[in-house]
Formats: sequence, C-alpha cells, structure tokens
Amino acid sequence: MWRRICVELETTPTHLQWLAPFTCSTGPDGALQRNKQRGAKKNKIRKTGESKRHPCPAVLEHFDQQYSEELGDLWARARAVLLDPPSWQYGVMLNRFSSVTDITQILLSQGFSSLLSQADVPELSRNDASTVSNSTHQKGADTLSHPCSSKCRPEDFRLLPCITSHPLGQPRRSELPLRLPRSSLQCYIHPRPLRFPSQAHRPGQLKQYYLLNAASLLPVLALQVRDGDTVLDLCSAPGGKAVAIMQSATPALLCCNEPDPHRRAWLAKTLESFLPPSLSSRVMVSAQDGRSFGKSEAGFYDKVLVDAPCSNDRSWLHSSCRHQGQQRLEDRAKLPVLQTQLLRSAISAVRPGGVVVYSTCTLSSLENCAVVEAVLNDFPGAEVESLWEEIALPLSKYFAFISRPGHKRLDAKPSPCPPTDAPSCSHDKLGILVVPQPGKTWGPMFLSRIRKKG
Ligand SMILES: C[S@@+](CC[C@H](N)C(=O)[O-])C[C@H]1O[C@@H](n2cnc3c(N)ncnc32)[C@H](O)[C@@H]1O
Repeated sequence: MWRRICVELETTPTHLQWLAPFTCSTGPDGALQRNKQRGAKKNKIRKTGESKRHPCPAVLEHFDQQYSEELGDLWARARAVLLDPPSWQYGVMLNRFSSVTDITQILLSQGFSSLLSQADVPELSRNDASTVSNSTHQKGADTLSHPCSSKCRPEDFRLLPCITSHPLGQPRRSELPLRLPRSSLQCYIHPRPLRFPSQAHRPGQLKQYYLLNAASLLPVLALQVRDGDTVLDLCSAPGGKAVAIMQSATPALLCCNEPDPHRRAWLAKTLESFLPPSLSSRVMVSAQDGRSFGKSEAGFYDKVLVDAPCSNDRSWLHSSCRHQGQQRLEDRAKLPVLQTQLLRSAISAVRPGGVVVYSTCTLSSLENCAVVEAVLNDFPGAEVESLWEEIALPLSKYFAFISRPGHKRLDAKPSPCPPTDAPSCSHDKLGILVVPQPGKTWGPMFLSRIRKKG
C-alpha cells in the first residue's frame, strides 16, 4: 500500500517537495500573503485593520434570500458579522514542533486565553447536560427562532445557550464527565477582534503558530486522530487542518490530497513551514481527484477528513466584482454534487469501524445536512455520530452553535431522513453548525461525523 501511495504521488518538481530545503517566503495562513513584510515582527497585537470591503450585491441578495428562509432571525446577526471584517476574531494555533517557547506567555499577557484548555470547560455529567439544555430551552433564554424547510417550524431552532458555570453543583462522580476530547492541540483566542501578527518564514526555523478561524479546529477535534492512525485529508490545501491534525497526534500516515497544482504548492509550503523533516515518512502529499480514493484506496484509512470545496460564505460575500460573484453563484449550484461524490469516496476509503468527518465553511443547508443525508441513504452501514455533547456543549461558551430542541436526546441514534427536495436542516442529527454572531464571530462551520459500521 505504501508503495502504491508513493507511486500515486505526483512526480513533484522540487518546489513542491515539502521536505526540500526551506526556501519559501510566503505563509499558509493567508495573512502572510497579504502582508508582504519580511522577517518576523515583534509579537504585538493589533486590531484586525481589515480595510473596508464591499459586499458583492448579487451574492448578498442570494444569501439574504436563502438564509433568511433557512435561518430566520439568526441570519440578520450572522449577516452583520459577515459584512463587518473588522469584527472577525482570529485564533492562534501553536506549533508543538517549534522549539521557540515564549509565545504562550506573550499571548496570555496580551489577553488571549486557551480555547481547548480543560480547565474552563464546565464538568457536567451526561444527565446534567441534558437537563441544562432542556431547561434552558424551556425558559427560552438566549434563543432566536428561525424558519427552515417544510419539515421544521421556525420556533424549532435556537442558539445553544452559553454554559458558563455548573448549574447543578458538583457532577455525580459515577457518570462520565462532559469534556472535550483529549488533544495536544493548542489554540489561543481573544474575546475581541485582535489579530496576532503573522510570521514570515525563516530558513531552518519552523513557524511558531498558525492564524485561523478557530471554528476550523472543530472538524479536527471531531476526527479524534490517535497516534498510529492512518489518516486521509482528502481536500487538503492550504493545509491548516493537516497542521492541526499533526498537532493533535502522531499518525502512522497522513496523506494530504490536493488536485489543484497551485493550491498543492501552497499546501507543500505549509507543511514545510510547520513540520520537522523527521516526520517526512509519515506525511505525504497526493494529487488525486478526491473522488477516486473510494476505489483506489478502498477500506484503507482509519480516519478521513473531507473539508469539502464549498461556497465559503465569508470570502464569497466579498467577491471582487459582479462577474466573479455571478460565477460563484453558478458554481454554488454545482457544489452539492461534487461534495456528495467526495463524501461517498471518503466513506469507501475508510475501513469498517473507521470515521469520516465532513465539513464546510458555508451556512448553506444544501451543502451541509442535505449532502450528509443524501450519502447516508446510499450507505446503510454508515451512521452519524452526535457531536453535541462532545463538542457543541463544552465549547458553547465560545462558539454559537444552533440546535433544535426536542431532537437532542443524548442517547438518540441518528437515523437517515427520507429523501426530500427541501433540506431538513437537522443540524443536531446530521451534524453541528457554527453560526457567526456578534461577539462570537467564529464560523460559518458545519461538521458531521460518520462512522462506518464494523
Ligand atoms: C475548503 S478547501 C480545504 C481547506 C483545507 N482543508 C485547510 O484546512 O486548509 C477545499 C479544497 O478542496 C480542493 N478540491 C476541489 N475539488 C477537489 C476534488 N475533486 N478532490 C479533492 N479536493 C478538491 C480545493 O482545491 C480546495 O483546496
């Protein structure tokens, strides 16, 4: 199998071989692309300073139509965030392979705090968590109703309220505590939209951190990579989640796949900037169409991440001109077909008992729950696992997740919904959705975890 993978790797020109000597001067996190500055700046935070960007009228009109129908009042607040780049927050994911260690102190002294520390996550038992959600929903606190498809009534949808303290005293010792999965992944966030400076590449030195939308880490947490796993990152460029996977654990193999040559070059640079050469035998770059893995590598992987090509609401809203906006809207209509094919391929590529995480950075239910629903219909041996108590509840202090009360039984087995023209939007059944809101501007991010039965 190793041989086969190696052969399938592109016969790479030297600039694509990520273990080639460090020569790149551009970074993976986009910010560096914009900041052409050379040399690392002093670690000084600044306001995001995003210049005023104008939304593309055609895309905004399309979003208004679709999302006010799907999300109701929730859309007005998400819209306000998406239209206001200076309000966007940035996460700082630390690089555990960098030998420079002063960064945590600097972040803490500047008001950043650890997103994934276990310390500030309330320790709730499963029963308590259920009680908290139900009782808060009954009270109607911090809720926003939003209409969706014909299957859902507007009042069915609410924001998951913040859980900031344990409402019922100490959890019962005998019950499993509600905690984030253990991970060596470290990310620091600030309550305000302050951005840490991006780092230029320094030859021979790994970057210390990666700037990102912290919601991007949720699919990686959901993937639960363990040491020794064989992992496929099916749509990998520019490589933020691949780097996060390598922060979480040491897989036996991480295959990073990206068919687009320019984006693959960017991916290669990211890997080169964040991973030491000693990991070269474990991390590989592949150039296939992701739809082919289901046949070429059937049943090989323990874990597959499908961070699918999607509408990317944040960036598409700010399309540079009307023509680009129109083109993207045309592409948007075709995406669910590609996404469905990629997810099918991923499920075929995973071994029985293995898991696939499907994620997008759009709010569109057609690219989210409708894709998962369609694929589940083809794979009776696959089932969605709830991410509610594992991810949404522990992190509700930081992210605005939406929920549908009454469908949140923590022990409920999700079942595929009957095929329908209208998406069902059962985010709690088919996945979880982070909706940007003022003060919690992370997202959009949809994620769903599917296990292939053994
Ligand atoms: C949302 S981006 C992935 C972001 C990446 N996972 C990260 O965290 O940095 C989706 C990627 O899928 C790639 N893509 C498009 N069509 C694909 C296909 N048929 N197979 C695999 N990847 C594809 C795109 O070129 C793009 O780089």
